Amino acid sequence: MINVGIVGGTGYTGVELLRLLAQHPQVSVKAITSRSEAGVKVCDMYPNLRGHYDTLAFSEPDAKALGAMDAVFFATPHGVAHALAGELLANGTRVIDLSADFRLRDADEWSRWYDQPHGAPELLEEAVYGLPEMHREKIKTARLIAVPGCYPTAVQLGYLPLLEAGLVDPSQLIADCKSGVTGAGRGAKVASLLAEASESMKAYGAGGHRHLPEIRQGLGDMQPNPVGLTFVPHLTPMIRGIHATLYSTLTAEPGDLQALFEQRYANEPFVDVMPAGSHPETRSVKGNNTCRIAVHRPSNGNTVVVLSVIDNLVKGASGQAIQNLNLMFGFDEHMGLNAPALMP
Ligand SMILES: NC(=O)C1=CN([C@@H]2O[C@H](COP(=O)(O)OP(=O)(O)OC[C@H]3O[C@@H](n4cnc5c(N)ncnc54)[C@H](OP(=O)(O)O)[C@@H]3O)[C@@H](O)[C@H]2O)C=CC1
Ligand SMILES: CC(=O)N[C@@H](CCC(=O)OP(=O)(O)O)C(=O)O
Repeated sequence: MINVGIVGGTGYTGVELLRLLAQHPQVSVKAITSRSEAGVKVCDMYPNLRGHYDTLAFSEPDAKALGAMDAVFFATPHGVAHALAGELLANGTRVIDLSADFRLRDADEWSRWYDQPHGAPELLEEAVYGLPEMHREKIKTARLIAVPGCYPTAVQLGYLPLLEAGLVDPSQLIADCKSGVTGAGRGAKVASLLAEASESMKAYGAGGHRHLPEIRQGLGDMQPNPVGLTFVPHLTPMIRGIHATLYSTLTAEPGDLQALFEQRYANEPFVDVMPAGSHPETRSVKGNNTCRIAVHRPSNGNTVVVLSVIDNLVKGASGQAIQNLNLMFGFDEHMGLNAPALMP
């Protein structure tokens, strides 16, 4: 049994960590922070957790208390983990950061996209990008994990088999992605209001979104050539879910694409390649850590279309964070992640 802490427990990813960890047989949540709700019991704020965390209460972030944990999750806005991660690591506490603080290897690039100086460039070298389907062995021995973003998870898993096999042109990739509104976090924003976000849909960040450099870096790690990616996210009227429609151009006769995807993911516990001709639905992964994928080659032409869906709060954040924890501590990779999706 290990003791863990969560910094940023009142946000959507924080409460999703609590929900999933309630079913984890090897984890006890001993500390959870919120500056605005300090003193409030977790189950008073989130009644779905009554009966699971009846005494746990939010407290102010305290490096000493967090440093007594075996692992700490950061479910906080960008920049917060920069300030605390070094001290925790020095205490022997492992850090799993759900924010973007350690995702980009280049501190200057991070500063440009996140409009602030990088607060811990000295830790970048040891940070491991927590996409198990790419970096499982490194994750097992890591002390500091950068959990991938929600869009980056769906996009990278969709392109991975094609790029690794060298079958498509990496300079001409197009990722057309849709997100539910919880992707924007729990903080009050006009764009997330019911009257703004429901019965309507819009693109945003078409000129450049923060996930672009992260996805480009990940796709670059899958093959040797420069990546040219057009990434356009959209806000859709659903609560959870990411749907990525991924286009690429074949450079060689690919053989059986369905078999390629099935073989690449045959041993991956959280990637489900659907039968040929399928169209995965976001609701089929709601509350669940699976990425469901389908591959199409319309009219047997030169374009491959991959459809990739995840729950932004699970495989796109908290579930993937727990998958990383399981690997780091030698637990079964499924622990805490066994419940099937809610459908409908
Ligand atoms: N929502 C999603 O689908 C995904 C989110 N992420 C990332 O995960 C992180 C958390 O996201 P989400 O749960 O949506 O965010 P929220 O905005 O919903 O929650 C943020 C949490 O962080 C706490 N917090 C804010 N500022 C600070 C601070 N300076 N120091 C300590 N705690 C702070 C808040 O509590 P309080 O202010 O009371 O302390 C709150 O509990 C973000 O970096 C986000 O980009 C990643 C993938 C997907
Ligand atoms: C719908 C929506 O607003 N989504 C957010 C996703 C951001 C997010 O989750 O940020 P990180 O993954 O980088 O931590 C956005 O586009 O900014």
